[in-house]
Amino acid sequence: MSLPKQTLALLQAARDIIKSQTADAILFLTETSLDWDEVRSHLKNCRLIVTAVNEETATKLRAREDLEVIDIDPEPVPSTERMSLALLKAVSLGRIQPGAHVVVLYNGIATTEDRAEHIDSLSLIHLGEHLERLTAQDLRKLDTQIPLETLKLVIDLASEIGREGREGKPVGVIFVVGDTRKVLSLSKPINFNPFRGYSAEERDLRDRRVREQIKDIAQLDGAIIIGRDGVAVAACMLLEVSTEGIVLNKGFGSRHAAAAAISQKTHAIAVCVSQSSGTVRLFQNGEVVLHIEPLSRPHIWQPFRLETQESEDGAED
Ligand SMILES: Nc1ncnc2c1ncn2[C@@H]1O[C@H](COP(=O)(O)OP(=O)(O)OP(=O)(O)O)[C@@H](O)[C@H]1O
Repeated sequence: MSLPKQTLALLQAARDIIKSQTADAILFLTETSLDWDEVRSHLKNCRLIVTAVNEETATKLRAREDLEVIDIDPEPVPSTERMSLALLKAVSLGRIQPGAHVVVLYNGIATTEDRAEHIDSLSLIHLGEHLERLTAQDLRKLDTQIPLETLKLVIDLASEIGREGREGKPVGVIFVVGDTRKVLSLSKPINFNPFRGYSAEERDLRDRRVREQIKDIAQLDGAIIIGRDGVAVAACMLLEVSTEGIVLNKGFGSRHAAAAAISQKTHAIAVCVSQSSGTVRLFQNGEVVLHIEPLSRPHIWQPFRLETQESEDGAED
């Protein structure tokens, strides 16, 4: 018997949770080499997803057919963040559903890279709630005058656009939120403004019907400008900002560069939906501050493979 006593106790608890049908899968975040035959013998018939940032461990794990391995970037982040990254990656790969319940086994005490510790914690994650909370937490960290409610509305709308597209086609768009006067002074219309002539109430993103209309407008060329109060101001706007000095990873084109640049030249936050991947990125001060994957985009495997290839080349953020 090579597994530590506490690991055995946690495996048993995980198995009981799965048996009671409270969870769909078990996710291991581990850096120590576990005896996987023994782990498996305690968790017969359970779906085991494993993630490891250490390449040597990951290679060994991949050799086993009874484990699903999720690769995450080898960044030294706290275990709770690593858990979120792994869950997001598993969802974006279509391995688990956004509404799934997952038992996560991990080491909850921060360890140094050279001293990996055994699993000591178990969390039961209700993914839907967890993903919601993640975005809200990240947004609260942003130092901005734009109300959280407005940002949340725009991000939810952007995520829906990234996920659903329109009439079967993927849609990309930039929302520029806040500092409207300055943003308008740095843009020019490339078409009629579809919001012109409508009252503030009829352009308010809090209204679901307005959000649905914006999904149509998002198909038109140019950026959509939203006030800090959540009222749409203009669409079909060309952002005329120099992208000089903007450093973006390879693979980003003019849309992302314009979003980064407007967020650098103004106090606005730019929310950019990528047409090719459906990914939503928030730019502030010229940099990506939040990254949201299109969690249940139909046929997600197709764009994701492209992104993976890019990231293997060091192209993605
Ligand atoms: N300065 C700008 N202002 C507003 N919209 C812009 C601007 N530059 C590009 N766009 C939009 O981006 C589109 C081109 O996107 P491009 O493929 O070059 O960018 P990208 O960053 O790779 O984004 P995606 O992932 O969506 O393809 C244009 O058709 C236009 O709608």
